[in-house]
Amino acid sequence: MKDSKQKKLSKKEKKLAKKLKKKEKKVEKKLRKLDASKKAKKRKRSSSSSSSPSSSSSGPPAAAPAPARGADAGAEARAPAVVEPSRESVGLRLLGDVYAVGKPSSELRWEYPLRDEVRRCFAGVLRPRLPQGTLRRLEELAREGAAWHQPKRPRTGELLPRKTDWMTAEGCRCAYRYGGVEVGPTEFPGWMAEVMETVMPLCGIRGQGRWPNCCNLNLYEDGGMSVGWHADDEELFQGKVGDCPIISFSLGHTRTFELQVLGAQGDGEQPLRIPLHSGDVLTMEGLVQKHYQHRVPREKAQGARINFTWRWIRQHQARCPLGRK
Ligand SMILES: O=C(O)CCC(=O)C(=O)O
Ligand SMILES: [Fe+2]
Repeated sequence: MKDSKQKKLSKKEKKLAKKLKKKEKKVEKKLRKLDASKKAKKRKRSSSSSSSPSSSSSGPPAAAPAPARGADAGAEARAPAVVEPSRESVGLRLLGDVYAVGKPSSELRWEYPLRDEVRRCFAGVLRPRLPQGTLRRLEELAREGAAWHQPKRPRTGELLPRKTDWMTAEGCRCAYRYGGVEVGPTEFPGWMAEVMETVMPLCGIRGQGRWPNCCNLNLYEDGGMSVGWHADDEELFQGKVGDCPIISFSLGHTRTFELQVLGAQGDGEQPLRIPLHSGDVLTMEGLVQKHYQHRVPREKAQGARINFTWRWIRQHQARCPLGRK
């Protein structure tokens, strides 16, 4: 008798909790909308009362040491405010948070120089200070082991200003097509596992079954080599329609990685600048490929830099055996 009463009560409680959660979500959504429109109005007012661009303090915190302008600051005033469903509502967990679970706070710390909750766009950086010997070994493996080549733009015959290789996990034959260039796949070589074993646990990704299934490699032989503004928004990764985690790892000479919100070009808005040193890990998470662009510009750098950009292929091409399954 007592048992069945309790059961009834807990059923009721569950129902009530569900209702409350639903209401909470509705209120949260309304608040986010209100906040976005308030911000937009405020910026409109401040930009019309002052001729110099405001150095807004409401943007995301800067990545040390370069000061970063808020990537979401100002953008709402220019473009209609974009409000994506919240991180909580879609269940997006940041890799830096997953990594930190169960770790003492004295451990390595992920920083998130881009936290654009409104657009659900995040960029994280971890500087794990790997031993010099490890860095040298991984750099040598990639330098010697990748099939570096410099693709040409088919329309102009112009060489891309970097060397590259495109690797996919066993069984995948997807090519990487961007800007009219097509790079055929090389299967992950044995040494790739060594690099991933070093980097993936730092992103909270344990077990090979969870590893990314492709990697774009870039070799910038000196500061004259670069990659221009772009988003990794190819169909393969489905980054325009859903959360798309991308993990990048740098080896060799320090270069600057820049991020800016789409539509910010040409209006004097400074991009977010993140220096990437040898051994640094950078992530782009959520909808960054939908709302932002990134680049590694030319700069006065002497030495070479190698970059690994890991992603998950979500939609295999028809030519790929995994796409026909
Ligand atoms: O070199 C980098 O850090 C960026 C590379 C990149 O954006 C890409 O491969 O899509
Ligand atoms: Fe990219």
